[in-house]
Amino acid sequence: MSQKVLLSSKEIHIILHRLACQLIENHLDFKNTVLIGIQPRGVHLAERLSKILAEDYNVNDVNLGYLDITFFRDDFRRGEKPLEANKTNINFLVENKKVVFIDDVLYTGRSIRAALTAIQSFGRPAEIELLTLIDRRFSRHLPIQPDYRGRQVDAINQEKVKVLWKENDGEDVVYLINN
Ligand SMILES: O=P(O)(O)OC[C@H]1O[C@H](OP(=O)(O)OP(=O)(O)O)[C@H](O)[C@@H]1O
Ligand SMILES: O=c1cc[nH]c(=O)[nH]1
Repeated sequence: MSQKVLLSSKEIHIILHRLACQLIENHLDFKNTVLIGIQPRGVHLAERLSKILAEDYNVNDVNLGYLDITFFRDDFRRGEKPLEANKTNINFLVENKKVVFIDDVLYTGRSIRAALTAIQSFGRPAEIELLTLIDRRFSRHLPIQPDYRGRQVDAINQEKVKVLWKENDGEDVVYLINN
């Protein structure tokens, strides 16, 4: 196995601040906007952005929820292992709200396709946008693209992009892993 650093902690810090500013540019006071972190790993990114919005840009009380997509995936009956769902926690209405899905990596687009179905149980949003830290180029199976992207990355199929977060994994770093 070999691994290469795609983004260092310093680069991640800069990108997160840029993404927060882009969100502010489009959503101003976030009155009609809700942020939804896709479980499991989009949640760390969503929490980070929410913290940056509050602490560095004085945008407080932004609605932040977590959405589990396990049973909405098109391959959920195909695996050999029993599935373990994560927690969905959305304690506000999404009806008529501008929803921003937040995930760490966009690859085939199938997770976001599942999220589009899963969110329907919570109402009919006015619109849905997608923010992703890593956008893997040329790998989409579905017509899904990010509205906000941290970094576009070229990776071949056998490679995997892994995003690690300080609070969960001990450090902020993005690796390209070749097994
Ligand atoms: O665009 P997609 O192809 O759906 O891939 C993106 C998803 O993959 C990762 O999750 P996870 O590690 O749970 O999924 P994986 O096992 O498919 O890599 C990542 O956190 C995204 O949610
Ligand atoms: O490279 C990839 C592809 C899917 N999911 C990831 O987390 N990384």
